[in-house]
Amino acid sequence: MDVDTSDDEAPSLVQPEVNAKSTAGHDEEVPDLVASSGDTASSKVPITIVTGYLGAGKTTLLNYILTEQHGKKIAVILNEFGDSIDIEKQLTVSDSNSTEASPVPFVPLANGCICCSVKDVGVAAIENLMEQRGELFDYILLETTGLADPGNIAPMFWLDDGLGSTIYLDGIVTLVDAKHLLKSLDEGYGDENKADKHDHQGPLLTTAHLQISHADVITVNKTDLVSEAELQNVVDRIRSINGLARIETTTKSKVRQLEGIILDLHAYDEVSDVDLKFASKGHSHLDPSITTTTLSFPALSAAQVEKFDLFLRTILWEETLAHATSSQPFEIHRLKARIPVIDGRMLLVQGVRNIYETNEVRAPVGEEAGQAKLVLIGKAVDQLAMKESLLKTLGM
Ligand SMILES: Nc1nc2c(ncn2[C@@H]2O[C@H](COP(=O)(O)OP(=O)(O)OP(=O)(O)O)[C@@H](O)[C@H]2O)c(=O)[nH]1
Repeated sequence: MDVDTSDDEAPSLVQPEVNAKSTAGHDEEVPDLVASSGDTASSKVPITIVTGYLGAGKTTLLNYILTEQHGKKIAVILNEFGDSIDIEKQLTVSDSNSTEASPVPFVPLANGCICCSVKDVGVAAIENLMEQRGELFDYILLETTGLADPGNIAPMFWLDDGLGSTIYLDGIVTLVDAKHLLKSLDEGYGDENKADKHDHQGPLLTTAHLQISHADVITVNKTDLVSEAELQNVVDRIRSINGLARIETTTKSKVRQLEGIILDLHAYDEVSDVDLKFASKGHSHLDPSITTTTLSFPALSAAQVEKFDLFLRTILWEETLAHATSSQPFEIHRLKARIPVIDGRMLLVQGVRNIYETNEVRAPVGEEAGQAKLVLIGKAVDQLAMKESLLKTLGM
């Protein structure tokens, strides 16, 4: 990750707090699983990334959020191309403590995409914003360009170093256009869709795939433009790609509620049993490129905990399967797990691409260890081969 904070003064308003170890890449030390409470520092400012294909309704959603009463003072970062910046500068926020609408602290990031060329500029802008923080804001919304890949952006805010000590990633909200989504997913690298290219994508993956596979909430917008049957097809396709995300349907990006639906999701510091159970209900191949795969297995012994970590390192860093009789190339975009250990611990694992974080909590007293669940969202994940590799690595 290329977040470099070495030349900047450390923001003085917040206390860094390390809850867990984030790990990435091949060259770093083998991580220990770290004991922690898993709670998020209250002094950190949450950031919600709003992503979605061109014209899906991101700005409409931002305007909706900023005009609703939510008791928050929200700073907006816009990562837009071209002249739309001037229009979007007009955004204002109504602070529920005041009858006057006040200007939103605003950081434009023009002429590039935060996930690619302007990454360092983006980080610097956000650091500046944090230095001005004071009483100005207590929440950040980052609207990305329609072509951004959230898998590249999320780690900037999620890791425990640099920005991660002042900000925490609350969640990724992806808007999709109900009318055009299926076409966008099926276009791949078609000639008429040249703008949809990102150097770091593999074949057959569109930006729409990446924005859905990394999302915590997917808002299917523009429902007024489709029939109920068409809407259901869109929802089913999204669900088959990302079985972890919550799906909302909206017109004019008007969500039924902000709290817990768009804002304050805590998607990266909580791993809810309910969400994992939901993801395990379906494993379909409605989408040829990306699927959600859930593996269930017995609670681990203390000795198997390190082996489980080895399994994660192998699939995320080496992108291979140890001990599997058949293995095709695969890539994992998002990972969540709840792993009971028979000594009473519970491991909560979060992953985005090759970065993952393990928090350890105590299971509630008297609760049985139960089954472990690992949910993987990615390309060409072979459920049987993955499970074979996992069980053999664990010695089960
Ligand atoms: N019919 C219909 N139009 C909508 C809806 N939501 C937004 N729009 C319109 O769609 C257009 C694009 O909406 P924006 O909010 O600007 O979309 P965006 O994702 O920010 O677009 P980019 O910044 O270009 O990526 C605008 O003209 C909106 O008024 C909806 O639910 N139904």
